[in-house]
Amino acid sequence: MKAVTLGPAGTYSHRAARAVADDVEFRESVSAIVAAVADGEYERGVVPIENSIEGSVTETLDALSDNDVSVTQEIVTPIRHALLAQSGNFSTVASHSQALAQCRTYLEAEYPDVALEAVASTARGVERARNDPAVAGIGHPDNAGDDLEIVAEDIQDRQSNATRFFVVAPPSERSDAGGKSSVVVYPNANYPGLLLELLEAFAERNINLSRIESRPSGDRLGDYLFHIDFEAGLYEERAQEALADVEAIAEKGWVRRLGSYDTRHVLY
Ligand SMILES: O=C(O)C(=O)Cc1ccccc1
Repeated sequence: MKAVTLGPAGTYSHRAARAVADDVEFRESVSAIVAAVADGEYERGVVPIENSIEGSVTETLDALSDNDVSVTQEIVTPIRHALLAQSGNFSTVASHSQALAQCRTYLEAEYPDVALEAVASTARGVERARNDPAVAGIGHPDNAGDDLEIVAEDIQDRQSNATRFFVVAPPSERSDAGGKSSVVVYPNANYPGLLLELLEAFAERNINLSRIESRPSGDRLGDYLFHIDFEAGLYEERAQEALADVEAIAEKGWVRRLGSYDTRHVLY
C-alpha cells in the first residue's frame, strides 16, 4: 500500500505512516497530503490532527472539511523531542510550529536569545541544522545520524506528550465499522441553543463525545463549522439516530461523515 505523509523522511508523521504502509512518499504540507488522497493519487495519507500539549492542528481540520476523504484509522504516538545541532553553539532553532510550541518553556529557559524559525516539518528543521552550523533542529533523536549532536533529549514541556494522527483514504473506503467516528457539521444557522441541540443528539443516546472543535467557516465572521468525534460506530443504531437529528439541525448546511475507525497505539 502506498501512503503519503509530511516530509522529508524522519518526521513524526513518517514514523506513524510506517505503521500503515510499506511505501511512504512525502508532501510538504498537510493540505497537499489530504488533496493528494482526495485526488486518488494515494491509497492512504497520514496527518497529525491533535497534540496533547498544543491542541488541534487547524490546517488538518480545515483540509478535512474542504476535501472529500474518509478517515479509516487513528494512530496515537508518544512524542519525545530532541535538540539536534552540529555543536552546542547555535543562534537559531528551526522546527515545525507544533514542535516549537511543545518546547516553548524549555527554549525560553535554556536559550532565551535564540531565534525561532517555523519550517514545514521537524525533519526539515533537522535538515537546516545539517546544512548550517548556526541552526539547531527539534525532532526525533533518530534524525541525528552521524553528523549531528544530540544537544538535549526529552525537551518537550510535559513528559506526557502524545500526538493523534488520522489515516485518511478516498471516500470509497469510508467504513461504518469501528469504535469511534468523526463528522464535520456546518449548521449554516445561528440561534440560541443550536450547539446545545447538537450536543443533546449525542447525550440523549448516551454517546460520549471525545472531542468537539469549532472552526471558522471562512464565509463570514462568527460563522462556524464543528468537528465532532464520538465513541460509537456508525453501524450502531444510536449513532444513526443521533446523526439523523444532527442532519435535521443542519438542514440549511451540511454534515460530512468522515467514517468510523479504531485506534492504534504506535510506540517507537
Ligand atoms: O513535523 C513533523 O515531524 C510532523 O510530523 C508534525 C508534528 C510536529 C510535532 C509533533 C508531532 C507532529
